[in-house]
Amino acid sequence: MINIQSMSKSYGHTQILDNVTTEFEPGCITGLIGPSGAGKTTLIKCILGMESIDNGTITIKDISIPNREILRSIGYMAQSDALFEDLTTYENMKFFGKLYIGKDLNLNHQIDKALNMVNLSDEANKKVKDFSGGMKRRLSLAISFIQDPEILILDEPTVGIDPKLRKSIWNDLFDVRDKGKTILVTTHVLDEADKCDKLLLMRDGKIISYGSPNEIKHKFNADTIEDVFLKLGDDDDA
Ligand SMILES: Nc1ncnc2c1ncn2[C@@H]1O[C@H](COP(=O)(O)OP(=O)(O)OP(=O)(O)O)[C@@H](O)[C@H]1O
Repeated sequence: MINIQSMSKSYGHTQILDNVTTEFEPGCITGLIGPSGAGKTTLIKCILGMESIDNGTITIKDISIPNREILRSIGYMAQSDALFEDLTTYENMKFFGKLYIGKDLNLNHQIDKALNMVNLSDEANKKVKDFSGGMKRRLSLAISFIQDPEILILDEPTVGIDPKLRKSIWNDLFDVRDKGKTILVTTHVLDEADKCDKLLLMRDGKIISYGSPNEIKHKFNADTIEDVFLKLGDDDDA
């Protein structure tokens, strides 16, 4: 679904991504994990075509990125919320829905479905400026679901979300995955990393390891992903 070959990216003279080659498959939740500054968000922005790349290729469904049509098949939740504070939940959803939803889907039905998923249906008429941080994250997540996209890219989606809702969001992600969607998620919550089907470990702009959580733990001789993460800080490449 998403294919990256020998891709590099610099900001000025600083190399941020170094010869990244990887693939993301449908029906799979891939977790991007690695220390702060490893290049996870930059990789996501390159996949979305928000940042240009210096070398290599990125294709989605065999189409080179950037491509405007392909963007419609991606639901994206950024690390910081980009919401209209003076509008209500419903009005925000309607604005983004009109941008992303094709004629084949019913806007109100999609809004109801997405708000229900993040437990915000009762807050549909509340203005975003009166929201807590967690509520804003949930609304951003609902917006990423709105057009029922083939690909979901979520940058730290559960920051500020309480454990009960976090569990329910992960169950929703499993459902979406089981419908054959491709999901990419960055997280620093390491028990969430264990819920992913595959993990892509990054450090200093390079891919250090790729595999299921158990394969990665085995490779690093670690009992938990947290141990893997700590070892990432001081081990040589595994
Ligand atoms: N627009 C930019 N201009 C210059 N440097 C940037 C820019 N965006 C990111 N960087 C640098 O690129 C590096 C990777 O940043 P990135 O946000 O991709 O890391 P990350 O792995 O997502 O980190 P975190 O886990 O903290 O979100 C960092 O050193 C950061 O300072």
